[in-house]
Amino acid sequence: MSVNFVSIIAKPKITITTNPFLVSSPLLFFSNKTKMKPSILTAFSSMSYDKELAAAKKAASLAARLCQKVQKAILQSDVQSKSDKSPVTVADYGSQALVSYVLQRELPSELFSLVAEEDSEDLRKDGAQETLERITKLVNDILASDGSYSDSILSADDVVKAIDCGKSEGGSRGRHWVLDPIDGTKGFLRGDQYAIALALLDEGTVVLGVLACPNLPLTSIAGGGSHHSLPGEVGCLFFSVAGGGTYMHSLDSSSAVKVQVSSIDNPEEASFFESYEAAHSMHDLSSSIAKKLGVKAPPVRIDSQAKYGALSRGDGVIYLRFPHKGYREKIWDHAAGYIVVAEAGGVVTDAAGNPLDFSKGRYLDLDTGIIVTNQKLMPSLLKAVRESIEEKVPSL
Ligand SMILES: Nc1ncnc2c1ncn2[C@@H]1O[C@H](COP(=O)(O)O)[C@@H](OP(=O)(O)O)[C@H]1O
Ligand SMILES: [Mg+2]
Ligand SMILES: [Mg+2]
Ligand SMILES: [Mg+2]
Repeated sequence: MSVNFVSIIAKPKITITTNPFLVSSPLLFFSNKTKMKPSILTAFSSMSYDKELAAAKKAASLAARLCQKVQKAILQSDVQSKSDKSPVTVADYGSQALVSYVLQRELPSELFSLVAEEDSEDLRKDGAQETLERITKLVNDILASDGSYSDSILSADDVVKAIDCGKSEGGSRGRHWVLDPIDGTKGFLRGDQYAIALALLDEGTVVLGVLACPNLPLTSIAGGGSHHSLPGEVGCLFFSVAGGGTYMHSLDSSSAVKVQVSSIDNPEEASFFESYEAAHSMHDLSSSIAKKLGVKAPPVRIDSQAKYGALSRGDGVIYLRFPHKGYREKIWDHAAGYIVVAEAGGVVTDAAGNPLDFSKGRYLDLDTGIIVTNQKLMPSLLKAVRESIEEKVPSL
């Protein structure tokens, strides 16, 4: 595709600068030819979310393809990411439009409710028309490359409508899809990790999750980090259905493997994940917790819910997230990652050990932070967290 980067749009205002792909932040991956092996199909066919899982995988895969295309274009340009507090790019919008559209096409009989991060407000402002056209073209190009829905080409208005389907408030009744079209937009802009995170809430419980991580190596990143220097193939899709375990396959292949969290019970052998961005999580607090536990390895800092995916297959055994005071976590930043880890045998709680409650609307009501590990390490992790919070951050 020809690359005419132009717009870096930062929320709440869209600014046309030198890069057309930057509208303001993101995460995603794909593979449309992805089909599960017969044995896996059999394993899942007894469950009641078969259709939903197939639709979610298709949607996330196509969205990942869109993001890969945009990220490649961004990296080929001279444009550097703007350090904006809340970046959003054409890929965030394109991914959200694509997932929303694909889910509705694949599941036409369902009442559709989507809780998603982005909305079209900035795209409807004066001066944003070119950006909206670019997003519309991206979405149509990806659909055309997949060969799906050749009967329909989306107009800019269709794209806006698909994006704005994501305004649902969620809640404890009925079914709601939960989408982060690009989680880790800052990582996406740096060329590092990002994810397309799609989950299904049923009566307030997360019952299905798909996590597409286009830049995550297929092999362990233990002790590594996310950088391009890592050898080997990248691009992972994790998926889970409640009660069915967690599986992973390459974005380019159909061969899924079951994954499990690490069984390490000696903290000295454990390694931990945290946000790359110090603004998203208190690195000093996590360092104090790790020290108290006896963790020897340095933190593995990567962006996005790729942390949950990596932990679900045992690349590391602890994930610590302590936002600075006043920040409210959103459900789309954790729903897919949560079920991917939980179905792989891990435990996800707030800093006080309470389970996460996804039934309260768009936000998670939390005590202080989010901690993730295996069942054996959780009691000592909780103790270290409690002590470190008391000692180091008396104001929390
Ligand atoms: N001050 C803050 N504290 C904690 N999280 C924040 C934050 N500002 C933004 N975030 C969230 O952190 C997410 C990225 O997480 P991570 O640091 O693990 O990569 C962002 O998702 P988006 O990139 O989807 O906007 C955003 O929702
Ligand atoms: Mg964002
Ligand atoms: Mg996010
Ligand atoms: Mg996002």
